[in-house]
Amino acid sequence: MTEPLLDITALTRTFGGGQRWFGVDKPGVRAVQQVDLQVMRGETLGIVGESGCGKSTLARMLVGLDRPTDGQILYGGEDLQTMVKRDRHALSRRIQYVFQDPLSSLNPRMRIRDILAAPLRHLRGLTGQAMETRLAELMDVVNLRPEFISRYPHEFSGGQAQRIGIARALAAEPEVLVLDEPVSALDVSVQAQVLQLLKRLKAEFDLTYLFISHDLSVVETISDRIAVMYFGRIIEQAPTYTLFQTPAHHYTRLLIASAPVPGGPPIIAESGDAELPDPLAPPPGCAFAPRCPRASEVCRRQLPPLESLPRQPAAEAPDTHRVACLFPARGPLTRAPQPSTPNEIS
Ligand SMILES: Nc1ncnc2c1ncn2[C@@H]1O[C@H](COP(=O)(O)OP(=O)(O)OP(=O)(O)O)[C@@H](O)[C@H]1O
Repeated sequence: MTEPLLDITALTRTFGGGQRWFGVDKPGVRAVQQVDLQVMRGETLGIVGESGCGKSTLARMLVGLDRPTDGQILYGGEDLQTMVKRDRHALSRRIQYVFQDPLSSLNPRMRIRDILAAPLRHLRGLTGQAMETRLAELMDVVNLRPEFISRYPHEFSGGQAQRIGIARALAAEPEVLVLDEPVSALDVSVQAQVLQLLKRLKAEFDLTYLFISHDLSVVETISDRIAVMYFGRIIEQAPTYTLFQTPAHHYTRLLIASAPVPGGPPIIAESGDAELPDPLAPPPGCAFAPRCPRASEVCRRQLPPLESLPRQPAAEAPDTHRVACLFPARGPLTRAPQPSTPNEIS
């Protein structure tokens, strides 16, 4: 088996907590809990889940913008926190972050030339003609006209601004792009263009993508494998085709049944109890149990580990289908033409 480029073990991030309130420990928000994940070189791993499930917190830790409370991220076998401390620029040359909101992620007072020149200068040491050549290449590679380089961000549409954000990330010549909801702020037709561009760039520059979105249909379009997050944990992961054909977690089945239309509405789970558990007081068992049509008493008490499905022969392979459910569903799911009701979950 080839070594993973990113190897994430028991990654946990808790916000706040630690202090004592009236003699008792103040609880923290458990944004990411015990996440194990491997990202293989050259793949696109999609991470999907509804708002607040911890996707951005996970993404920020992967690019060194946030520190784990516990657990480890190995990048090419090296501890990412050690890399951050030793040389943040070295890490930035390898992993880049693409933000959700393209316009607000670009400095409104800087021309595009300066926005792109900053990483070329600081991360690649370019000046003079080499800088000019690279600036022109970057504009070309994301299909922006050369004269746009003198404009300010507010002079661009959302799709154009996101292409600038992608060009800025590519300026560092990274191996990995962590794309945090990169098309969520865009119209559906523009989303398709940006997704096409990302696919082309990945092939052209041999990139590895971590693609984060709440929109299952977008993640399906671009990912080789998908990890589904719920309440800070990975609850299922599988190759894209397998996940859509035979989703095993009842939450994943609900997501797929509720989001049948590519580019359709965002994922809104529609089971009886639509509330996520209180992040300050997570339940001892499966966090989805209160919403799950198949939950039994044991699910509310016992936390299900993320385990390979028995039918997988090579349990340790990265493309193994894994699920965190004591009573996983079996068999294919028929995708409904309309958003589902709880009764349609099989
Ligand atoms: N800096 C912070 N301080 C306190 N709590 C935080 C902080 N950042 C995130 N959280 C909490 O951690 C949990 C996960 O947030 P996160 O932004 O990672 O989720 P998400 O899946 O990316 O959601 P969204 O798509 O809405 O951004 C939420 O309960 C959130 O309120």
